[in-house]
Amino acid sequence: MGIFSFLKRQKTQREQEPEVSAPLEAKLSRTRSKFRDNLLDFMLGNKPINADLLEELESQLIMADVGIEATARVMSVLNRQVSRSEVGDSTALRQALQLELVKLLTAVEQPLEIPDSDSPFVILVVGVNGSGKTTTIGKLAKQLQDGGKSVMLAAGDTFRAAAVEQLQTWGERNNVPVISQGSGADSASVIFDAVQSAKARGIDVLIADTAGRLHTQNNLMEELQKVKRVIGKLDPTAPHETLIVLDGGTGQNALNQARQFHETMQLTGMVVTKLDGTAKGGVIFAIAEHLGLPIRFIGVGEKVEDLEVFEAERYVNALVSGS
Ligand SMILES: Nc1nc2c(ncn2[C@@H]2O[C@H](COP(=O)(O)OP(=O)(O)OP(=O)(O)O)[C@@H](O)[C@H]2O)c(=O)[nH]1
Repeated sequence: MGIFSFLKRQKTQREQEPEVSAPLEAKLSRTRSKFRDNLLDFMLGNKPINADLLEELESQLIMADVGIEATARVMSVLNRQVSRSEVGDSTALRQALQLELVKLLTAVEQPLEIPDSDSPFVILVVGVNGSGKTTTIGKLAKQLQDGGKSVMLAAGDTFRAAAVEQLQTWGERNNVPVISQGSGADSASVIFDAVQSAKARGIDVLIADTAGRLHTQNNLMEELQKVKRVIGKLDPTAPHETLIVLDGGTGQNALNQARQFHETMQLTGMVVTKLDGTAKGGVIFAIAEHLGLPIRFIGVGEKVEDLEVFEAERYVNALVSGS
């Protein structure tokens, strides 16, 4: 069983216990209310479907940050179903909508698989400052450790002294080794050291933090490319995952950031954080439509367990289902 299938199972078991943290519906309450109050309530009560209703649905999807293209894709399917009389009233339309939203996200639902191997699985974590990178690294490391993997961290955000300290403090508290050379060091050199050390110590997973800001955007992209090249010298198959952390609360900006990083770094996965504190969780649909990159996890709070393996159906249900 893959590590994240294991984590999913652990989570299901936790959910059956009474004192568990709030369900996803509650954590996504802001986005949920945007979807439900604005988007779905007008469809309640078996209203007949007419052009006005479809138009209203379309503009509500856009207002819920689903994005123009993803909205267009969903609406074209719904319009077709209505014109073929496959969907007859607003209740059926609501169900059809839910199904289309799930389809959109299922395309990017692909949990991170970490194979058993002799050499460390290297996860390079990128993203702008404040997106939740360090917090996500901490949560991920702890979950992996709880799942039986040995983990090491590389403090590659050498541009910001506080980032190195934050990672070190976290590592000490959680018994996870952190490789660092202090602030101002060469990020690629720190991460190179860390990969060597992880290999030597037989570590299963190395998670490398990187800078989210340098003097210029070009500098940042050049540094990140250098980091990638240097890792490849020690293991041509590494990094095995280049993961971008995006702050879901920044809506459309998150999408633009992902595009920029993807161009230079050929991302292999995404984490969308802070979906608990925002009404813009609909942006996940736009991200899925535009980038087509796997969403590995979502961040829905500050606790370790608030990093969840992304599941399309669960996410959509949390936004639209129930009374
Ligand atoms: N509510 C909520 N807060 C989060 C989540 N993820 C991160 N945060 C908070 O967001 C803030 C920024 O997170 P960091 O992990 O420090 O962000 P970073 O990208 O590493 O940014 P720097 O540390 O500035 O490089 C912190 O206060 C975190 O606790 C989340 O999923 N939900």
